[in-house]
Amino acid sequence: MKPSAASHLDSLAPFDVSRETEERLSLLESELRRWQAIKNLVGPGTLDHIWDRHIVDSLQLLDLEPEARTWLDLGSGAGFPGLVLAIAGFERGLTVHLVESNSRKCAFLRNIARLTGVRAFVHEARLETVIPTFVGKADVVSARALASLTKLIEWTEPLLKTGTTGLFPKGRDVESELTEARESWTFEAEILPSRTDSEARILRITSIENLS
Ligand SMILES: C[S@@+](CC[C@H](N)C(=O)[O-])C[C@H]1O[C@@H](n2cnc3c(N)ncnc32)[C@H](O)[C@@H]1O
Repeated sequence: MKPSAASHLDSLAPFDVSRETEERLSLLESELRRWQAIKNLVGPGTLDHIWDRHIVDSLQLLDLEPEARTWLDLGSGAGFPGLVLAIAGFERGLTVHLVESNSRKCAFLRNIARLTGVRAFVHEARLETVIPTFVGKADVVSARALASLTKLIEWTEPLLKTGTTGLFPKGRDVESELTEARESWTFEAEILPSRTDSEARILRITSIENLS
């Protein structure tokens, strides 16, 4: 089922997006539908809800870090949240680096980056090899649906310890994930509401230090 034009404009209404940004996001949607038929990039069950489940869910992160200029998104998949942020943040000067190990997903990401002309750079690699090259360079690191908070902090520790802010969309188990992570580190954690899912949360992690 293809949602009507009105429904995606309704989804975007709470956000201050320009006509150009809306057109680029619509291009992402239509290309995702086209590629999905042959490349299976996202869970098929989410296709009827691309705007809320993927695009707006990603877009909401942008205003949480309005000063960010360099953003690193890990395990970007079909571009959520990284590619949406590159599109929506383009006019405010944002550059987004997308790290993804799956080559067909990287081909899709490069295709959209080229078609939209935004500053989205695709790193076809395992994130473990890319993270060290961003120490001191990324304002924000994000990852959606990639791993537990403990694993995310383990991977991104060199960034979080040098001033990068971690922004991690999480589900209803956020408190138990925090409890587990606090066994290994001390850190500041803000638990922010999600605008697309009343049970989801967005974690903002800063000021991390090892416990031992
Ligand atoms: C569950 S998907 C989530 C995709 C996207 N972030 C989203 O929320 O729709 C996880 C993605 O991370 C990628 N991935 C998993 N481990 C990775 C690693 N070590 N380095 C780079 N990418 C990885 C997978 O290929 C997959 O596309």
